Amino acid sequence: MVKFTPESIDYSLYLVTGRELLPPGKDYYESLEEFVEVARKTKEITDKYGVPLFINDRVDVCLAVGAAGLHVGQTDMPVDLARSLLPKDIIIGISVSNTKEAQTAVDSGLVDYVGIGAVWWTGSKDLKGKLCLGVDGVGEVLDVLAEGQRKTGKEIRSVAIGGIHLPNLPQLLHGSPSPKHLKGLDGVAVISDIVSSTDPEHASRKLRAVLDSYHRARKDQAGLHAVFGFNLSGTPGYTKRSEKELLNAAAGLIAVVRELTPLAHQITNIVVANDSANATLAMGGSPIMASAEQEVGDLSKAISGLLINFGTIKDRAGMLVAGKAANVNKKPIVFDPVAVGATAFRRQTSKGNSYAPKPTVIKGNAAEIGALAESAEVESRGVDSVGSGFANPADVVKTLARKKRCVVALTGKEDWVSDGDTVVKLSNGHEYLGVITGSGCMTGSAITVYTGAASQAIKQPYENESQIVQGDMFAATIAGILVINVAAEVAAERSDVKGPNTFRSALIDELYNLRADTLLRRARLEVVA
Ligand SMILES: Cc1ncc(COP(=O)(O)OP(=O)(O)O)c(N)n1
Ligand SMILES: Cc1nc(C(=O)O)sc1CCOP(=O)(O)O
Repeated sequence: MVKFTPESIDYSLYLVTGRELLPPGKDYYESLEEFVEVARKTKEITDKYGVPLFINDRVDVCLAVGAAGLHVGQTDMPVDLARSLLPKDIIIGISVSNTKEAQTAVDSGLVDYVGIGAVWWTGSKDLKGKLCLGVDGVGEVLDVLAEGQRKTGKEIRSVAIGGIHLPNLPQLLHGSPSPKHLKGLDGVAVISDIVSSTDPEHASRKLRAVLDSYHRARKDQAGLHAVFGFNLSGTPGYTKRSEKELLNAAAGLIAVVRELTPLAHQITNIVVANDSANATLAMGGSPIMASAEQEVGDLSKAISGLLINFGTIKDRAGMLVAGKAANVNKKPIVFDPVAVGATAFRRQTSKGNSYAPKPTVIKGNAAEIGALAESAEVESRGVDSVGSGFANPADVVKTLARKKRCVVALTGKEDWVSDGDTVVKLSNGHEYLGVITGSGCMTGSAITVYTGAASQAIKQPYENESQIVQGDMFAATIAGILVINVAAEVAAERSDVKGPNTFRSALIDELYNLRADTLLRRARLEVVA
């Protein structure tokens, strides 16, 4: 019999049995009604394969079968009592669904691991109206554990649970590392993805492959590169780039876009759809503006990138289906959270307790970025931001990029872009951009075209199966902003431009004419952090 210690347990794939979820034709010792009998039989099998067995809730059963550990919930036997009844070497885990419960687990000093959930909605457990944590919520719990370890020296391991399936596993693994300490999950616990499968071995192997590649990447590539799940610098590992290097990488993508004609799927608003589609074509991309939930999933394999623009937010179901499919198919997602702070509906949709898509880039004005960053520093009026903006925009974008584990672009008179480490300030553009409707939305389209092209340009297979997307997403975001702003400057200088309306037409022309050397000559890019 294998002897397990808290340190020796491999938590990466934790199966929680669920007899009621077995598909037709499969049984789990249905003739054995007693929990202890089921546990005994299970223990014979887990021993054979060197897998630790944990018993849920029942200290007596745990003792009777000599299980490796006990798992308790918040309303089950208190951990101190369970600990006093069990031998010293029994591993104890507890379910936590918020930071307060995680803090209590840390403070007890008696817990070896926590089950963090529910991450997303699940049909396997009655969540009793409780809100799901989402990937951000898991990250907050992980920071409590990391802080506890920093203070006490005791490591509490962690597995997430609830609604976890193969397609959303990469987004959970890469989306949840804690914002402050970058602590990642040790593993995931699943019921239905394995138990309800007609081929549980195949289902387990698929999960295992993603988990193994994620853990390998975290071990091999320190820092944000492995945490975000996409290549920040365009090279393996993470290296900070100079202004010149970033600018060259961004300008180099102009030719890539023209060569690849990336298919930019845009679920955007009725106000700007026509201009965004024309701007996309002028840049060298190909627009598709489908939004019906019945068809957007089918498009996903063919597209280069996806834009989700909250604008008039009629197509919430389409956004969720398209976003989910883009994550599964590893396509970059640009999220433009138009007026996200303005209504509860928009705020809630952006949080998405039940499986919100993980964006690759978030692009917004000061009010929108402020709402996502939960900052009260900037006010909004409808879709616009009012006031003088953030006192320290560089810090805001960097912090939000780390929190959301994606590139963040704050657009305005000056634009600020961060990948969670480097922060770039861009100072191109023209005041006419502020007096035509949809220039910000067009920037979202441009970022979609450029991230799509950057991702499509990578021909080699994924370095690892858990990666969210390939390609240089930071440079592509910078490129998308620069092409709009530099084309706007060139357009505004034309003698035939007399005001907003002639500017709007000239902008499309100059997007069409824009060349890399113009961008390199005119771009005002400063690395500020
Ligand atoms: C890792 C892990 N999480 C949860 C459970 C059991 O869950 P359940 O008994 O349904 O819920 P709680 O009472 O713990 O909230 C488990 N066995 N392992
Ligand atoms: C057993 C359990 N505990 C949860 C918690 O939130 O503590 S969620 C859950 C069910 C997990 O099943 P599935 O993998 O099928 O979603």
